[in-house]
Amino acid sequence: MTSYSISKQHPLLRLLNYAKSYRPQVWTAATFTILNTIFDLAPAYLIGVAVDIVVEQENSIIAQIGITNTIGQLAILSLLTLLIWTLESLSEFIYDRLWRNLAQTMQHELRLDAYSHLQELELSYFEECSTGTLLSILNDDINQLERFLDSGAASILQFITTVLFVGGSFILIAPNVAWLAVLPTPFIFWGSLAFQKRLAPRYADVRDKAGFINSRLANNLSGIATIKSFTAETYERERVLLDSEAYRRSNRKAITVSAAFFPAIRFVVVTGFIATLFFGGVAVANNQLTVGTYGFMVFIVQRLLWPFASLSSIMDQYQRAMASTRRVMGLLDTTIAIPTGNRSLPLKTVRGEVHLDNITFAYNGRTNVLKDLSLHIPSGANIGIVGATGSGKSTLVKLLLRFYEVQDGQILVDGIDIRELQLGELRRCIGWVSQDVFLFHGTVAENIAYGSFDASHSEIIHAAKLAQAHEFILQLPQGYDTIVGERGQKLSGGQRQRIAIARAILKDPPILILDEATSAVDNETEAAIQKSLAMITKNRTTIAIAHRLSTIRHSHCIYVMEKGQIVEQGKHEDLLALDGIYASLWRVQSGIH
Ligand SMILES: Nc1ncnc2c1ncn2[C@@H]1O[C@H](COP(=O)(O)OP(=O)(O)OP(=O)(O)O)[C@@H](O)[C@H]1O
Repeated sequence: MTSYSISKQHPLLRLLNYAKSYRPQVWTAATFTILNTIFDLAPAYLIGVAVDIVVEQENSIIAQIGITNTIGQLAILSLLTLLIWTLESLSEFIYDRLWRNLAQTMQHELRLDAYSHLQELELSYFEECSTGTLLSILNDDINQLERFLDSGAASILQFITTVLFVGGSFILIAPNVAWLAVLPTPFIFWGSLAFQKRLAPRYADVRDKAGFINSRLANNLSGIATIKSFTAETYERERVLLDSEAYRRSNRKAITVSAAFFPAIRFVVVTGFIATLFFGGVAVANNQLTVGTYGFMVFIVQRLLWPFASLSSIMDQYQRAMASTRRVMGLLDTTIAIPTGNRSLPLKTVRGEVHLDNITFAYNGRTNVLKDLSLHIPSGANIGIVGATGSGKSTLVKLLLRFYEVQDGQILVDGIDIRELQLGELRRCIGWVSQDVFLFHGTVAENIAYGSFDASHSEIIHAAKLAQAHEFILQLPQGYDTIVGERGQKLSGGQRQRIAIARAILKDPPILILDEATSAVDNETEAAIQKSLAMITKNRTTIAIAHRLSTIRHSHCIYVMEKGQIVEQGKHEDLLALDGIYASLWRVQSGIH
């Protein structure tokens, strides 16, 4: 299930483009990596020169700069060696530190960017994409990229430098034998490209499978109580096993290809080595090559060819990183289907007039949930919405919050189409107590102050008192500092609801939405909450959705919904007099037959 978009541009280009602001660091790190590789290759040349000194003595290469004494030549060579080793260590320190810090910066920024973008996406995106898949992008894929930048980028540069430097030296020093050593490289190149082509889709599949298993695990952990109550442990273990097995199988397919690479390449490498060893030796015997050059060549041919063998792990890391880049960039490329408008709606100026004008809405690809629905809530009015389950009540308020976009008609707040408003400002002026309350892992006080982060402790307590939550909070082990557990699971449903009400009260919004906000509390507590709410909702636009009619009976206007339409509306008494759906519901609930 990959509903994030996949860009057509090569992921490496995307990554480089993304790292644009770090170009100076990238260039410096690359330069020092190349320098370090050259210093690292130097000992082979130095060995060649050493052999040249002891064999050729006053005719050696160093002798040509004026030092004919062998001891003097060796002393110069030793000093040169010391200098090169020092530079090698220094350059290694510099490039290693730069690449690794860059990896940290990039993973930090990418994760933050990806998360920030994700937060901007509409609710339906999250309904399509599983949490596990998104988690695996935010964690695994970004960590994969971090590993690649940590060492992979340097490995690639080291490889290219070695090949160019050693290959170039070969051609310059001994063009007759050089071609023998270089001969296998096109085969190795061709081979690695072929392997790379075969590996890429396999790693993409591995990443997808990792996403599936993450999603299964995340789902099961949050539904653990359901699993236990249905004694579905064996069933779930089986499902995890199947996903895990699919992940293993997918990895196996990638491993088979990647593991075959090394032996295959080694076979080609060894032919180059043997050829240099044999034909180079023949050239020395025929006085066509000096012993020093031969020694250098035999030693260095391995430095030229063996990196081709490590090409497999470099390719491996590269392919994994590119698969991850594709997924992360795909997420970053996902267009925001509900963009913010530009018009400002300062909180202090909001009157709270809400007008739903002929709205029609259907969830993605489904039949209409709301049809030509119109509703006008004057500023400061309290309205109640009732209706059969699934009639579209919650959908209506979610549209007001602009979680989804209406297909037809418009929603106006203070006479302005909400699509024109800045999304943040629209949502800041609405307090929403949803049907399924979500509490964050943290203390009771932190949860009440969620969204009102500057609230003082006394303001938090005041809100809790109005929500009839203060008493029970005081009885918790650490009072307001009690940790509520993930999703507030250490509290009862009714307690969670009261904390959510306190949260909305503390926010003090011009428009308050209570969607079955007191459905889980007992009648007595509800009556107490109603008393507080009567105070809070005074002169504040309030939309209360309830199945329990006593909750909304005192509303200025009650709307009865059926199949996405308003079928009755009026005050409690008017609706009873109408003797329609509301009246019959009221009779059922109050026990009148
Ligand atoms: N995210 C969604 N994606 C697809 N369909 C949805 C989604 N949310 C709700 N629906 C469908 O929309 C219809 C209206 O749902 P809604 O939650 O608005 O009803 P409701 O009147 O609030 O019901 P209840 O009283 O049970 O809370 C239902 O048929 C439901 O299946």
